Amino acid sequence: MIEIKDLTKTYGSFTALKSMSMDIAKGSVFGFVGPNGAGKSTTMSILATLLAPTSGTAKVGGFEVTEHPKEVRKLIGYMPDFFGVYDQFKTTEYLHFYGASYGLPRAEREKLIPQLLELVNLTDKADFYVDSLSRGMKQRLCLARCLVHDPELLILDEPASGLDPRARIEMREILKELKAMGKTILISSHILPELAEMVDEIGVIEHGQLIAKGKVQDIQNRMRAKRVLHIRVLDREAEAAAFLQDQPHVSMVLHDEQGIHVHFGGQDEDQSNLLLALIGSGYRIITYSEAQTNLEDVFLEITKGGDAT
Ligand SMILES: Nc1ncnc2c1ncn2[C@@H]1O[C@H](COP(=O)(O)OP(=O)(O)OP(=O)(O)O)[C@@H](O)[C@H]1O
Repeated sequence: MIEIKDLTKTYGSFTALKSMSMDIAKGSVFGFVGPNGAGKSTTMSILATLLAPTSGTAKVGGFEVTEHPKEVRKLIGYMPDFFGVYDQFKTTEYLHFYGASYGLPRAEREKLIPQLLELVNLTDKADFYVDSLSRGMKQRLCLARCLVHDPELLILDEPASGLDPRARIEMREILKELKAMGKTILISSHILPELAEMVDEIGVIEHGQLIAKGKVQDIQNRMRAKRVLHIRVLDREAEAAAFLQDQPHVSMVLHDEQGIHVHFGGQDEDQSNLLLALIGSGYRIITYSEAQTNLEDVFLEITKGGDAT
């Protein structure tokens, strides 16, 4: 659905995207993550045909964005990270306005708009002024607006930003429904654990370059090559920590009031052998567990460079 090849974007002397390449399969939900200023919005604006790349190509549904912008626009629904909602409109009028802009006949809009409002849980706000809606509601209305022309691809730039936890969950549920409807979704976010539940793949961007891409599980597994073990023993804790330091695959041992934390580079079998070695040496184990890595850890580990702004 999306093919990006050697995409570069410069703003004056500043290079926001550096020869970035990335493909996204049709029907997949792709999470685009990276620190502030990494280049997510720039990439999304180029895909949405709103910004011209400096060099390289970006294709949506096989259409190159600069050569066939009209075809691309039919295929995409774009939700920018910052949007206005024409406050003087009522919710229904607002969607009529956008539907009409896409050339949908009134009869079709009359049928479609109640369905869209239901999808984004705004049926009871159909006759309210947009101005009176909460931020979360406005964000859902903006999502409904992206859907009026039934696009195949949704490009959503931080759709959950600024929402409270409940509104975020609502947004996530709607995105799940859209995924079930077969839409391809490119979504950027800083709220990584929430993305993990719904995305098929993630791409991590930093300083305008894609530095990791793959299935959430694969990237997490890659991280697990550097697992941290949490061990508590009944007694002789300092002695156990010294013992662990000399064991295979152990790179670092930290010892604090919560117990012993072992940075471990081995695989499952090695981890099991380490436990056997401890027990074999008479240490009485209370806890032997692997600290969970989640998307947040993955993100922090991969983007060690920090804020790109
Ligand atoms: N119009 C512009 N003129 C000059 N620099 C720009 C312009 N737009 C973006 N940039 C710069 O390009 C870089 C990438 O910005 P972009 O908005 O794509 O990042 P982002 O990953 O979406 O960040 P955020 O998470 O903060 O939205 C930033 O350093 C930004 O300051």
